[in-house]
Amino acid sequence: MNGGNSVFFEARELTMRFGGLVAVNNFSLTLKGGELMGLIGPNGAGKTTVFNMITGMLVPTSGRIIWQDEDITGYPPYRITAKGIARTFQNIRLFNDLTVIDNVMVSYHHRLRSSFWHAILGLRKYRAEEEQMREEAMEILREVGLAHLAGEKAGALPYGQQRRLEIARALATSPKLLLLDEPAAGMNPQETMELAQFVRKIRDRFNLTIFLIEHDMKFVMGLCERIKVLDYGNTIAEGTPEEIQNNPEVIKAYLGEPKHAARR
Ligand SMILES: Nc1ncnc2c1ncn2[C@@H]1O[C@H](COP(=O)(O)OP(=O)(O)OP(=O)(O)O)[C@@H](O)[C@H]1O
Repeated sequence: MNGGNSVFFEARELTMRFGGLVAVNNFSLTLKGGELMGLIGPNGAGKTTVFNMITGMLVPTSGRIIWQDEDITGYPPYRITAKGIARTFQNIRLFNDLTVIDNVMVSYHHRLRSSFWHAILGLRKYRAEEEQMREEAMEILREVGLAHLAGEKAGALPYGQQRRLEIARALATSPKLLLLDEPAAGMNPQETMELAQFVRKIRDRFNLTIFLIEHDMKFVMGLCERIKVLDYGNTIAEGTPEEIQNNPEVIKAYLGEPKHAARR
């Protein structure tokens, strides 16, 4: 997929300070095309801050982010989305009063070539573009198993399906790298198991590289090929699920010390 020495994704020594707090310290990560990578760590370890830096919501205090051989550090979020990096959020962010399909179509608005006036006047060109987008949105909904709910209000969907819809919206931006922030949060064991299958399926179907944050250890260990562990902003381990589960530093961070236990 990646020829020669080209960089698919690389975070080089990212540090994020908030005043006196070092939320993330020297975070480095290399991703290969098609990989499924996990990021874990106790509450407040800096996981979401890593996502916020990668997606341009925060500009790192130091360090670089390289995406397909381009230095994208400091790019605004919309530019990073346009480059092919999409994300979902820890808290679901849907337009509850819009239909399922309209929630997906919102992701396409930046692609509309027709002008505002075309839209107002309902000109044919605009209608044709909109029709095409609707068809594409429907295709994505079919892929994620929500096509039969296209006309329902997003807010009326059960929780697990709202999470799927969030992922569908991210897919509508045609990403190559998808970041999922706690996709299994709030799900029951059955939904979580289905989500793991679903994440694998979309990775293959859309040729994605996936980087995800998750607290559900069973989910992460069963799904991810490699895992990185943060604690107080520092990377304490990286490896396969088996290596991580047997790593003494990780066991200490999660279970060992009372100061950590209090943070969970
Ligand atoms: N915008 C901000 N301003 C100041 N401090 C922040 C900001 N964002 C995060 N922090 C702090 O940085 C640290 C890391 O937070 P972050 O949300 O990245 O952790 P996390 O690992 O995602 O935690 P959780 O698992 O609870 O979501 C925390 O101490 C948090 O309070």
